[in-house]
Amino acid sequence: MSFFEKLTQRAHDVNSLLCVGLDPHKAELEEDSAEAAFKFCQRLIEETKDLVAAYKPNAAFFEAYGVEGWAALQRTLAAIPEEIPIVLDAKRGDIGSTSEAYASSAFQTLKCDSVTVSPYLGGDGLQPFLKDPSRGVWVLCKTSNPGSQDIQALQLPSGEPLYVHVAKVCCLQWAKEHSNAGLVVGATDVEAMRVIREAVPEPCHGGPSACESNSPASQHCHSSRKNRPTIILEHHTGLSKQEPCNP
Ligand SMILES: O=C(O)c1cc(=O)[nH]c(=O)n1[C@@H]1O[C@H](COP(=O)(O)O)[C@@H](O)[C@H]1O
Repeated sequence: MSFFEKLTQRAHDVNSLLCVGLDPHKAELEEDSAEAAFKFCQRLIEETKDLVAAYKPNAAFFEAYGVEGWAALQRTLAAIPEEIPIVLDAKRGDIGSTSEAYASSAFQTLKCDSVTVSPYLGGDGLQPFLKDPSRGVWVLCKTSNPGSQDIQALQLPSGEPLYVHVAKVCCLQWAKEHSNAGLVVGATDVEAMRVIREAVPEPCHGGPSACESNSPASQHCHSSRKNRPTIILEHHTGLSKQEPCNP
C-alpha cells in the first residue's frame, strides 16, 4: 500500500482529517533532554492516537539533542501505531547524490512513510525521494511564515508567482510517474491555496495535498481534490498544551 493509499484509508477508518505535529520544543519539556522530548511525544501520541489521520514528527527538535535525540526520534516513531501514516518533517532536498542519502535516512533507516522536501534544487534533487512509489513526498510550495513572500511569491515573467510554478512543475512533471507528491501550502494564505488549486486542478498524488499554517487557531489544513480527503493539520502547540483527559 502506498503512503497516500495508507493516508486515505486511515482518514476513512477514523473519520478524521487531523495530522498531529510532534515538535518537542524545549520550552514545553519537563527538562531539557532527549528523554523528555521522547516522553513529550509519547504522551501526545497516547492522548491522540485514536483520533488522528497522521503524525508529523519534526526532525529538528530531535537532532538538536545529538545522538540521543536521534535515538529519541526513533523511539517516537516506534511508538506510533503501525496503521497511522507518518510525515517526517525534515525539509530535505539537495543535489541528487546527497538527496539519495537523505531519502535513505528517511525511508530506509527511519522507515517513515513520507517526508517534507524543498523544491529549490530542482527535479533531479527530488527524484531520489520520488522514485519509490510507496513513499509520499511533500514539496514546500507556499509556506506559512511571513518570509514566504521573499522568494516563493516572486512574480515570474509569465505573471504567475514562483510558488504556482513550483506546484505545476512538481505535479505535472517531477511526480508525474508515480503521483506520489503533495504540496505544502500555508493555510495563512487562502489566496495562494485558491490559485494553486486552480493551477493544478488534477491531483498530483494519490491522496491529499498539504497545507500548513501558524494560524492562531493552531490549525493546518490540507487541500483536497475531487473525492480525496482534506487533511486538517493541528499544530503541536495547540494540542500539547491541553490538559490530559480524565477517563
Ligand atoms: O512543513 C511544515 O510542516 C510546515 C510548513 C509551513 O508552511 N509552516 C509550518 O509551520 N510548518 C511546520 O509546522 C510546525 C509548526 O509548529 P508550531 O507553529 O510551533 O506549532 C513546525 O514543525 C513547522 O516546521
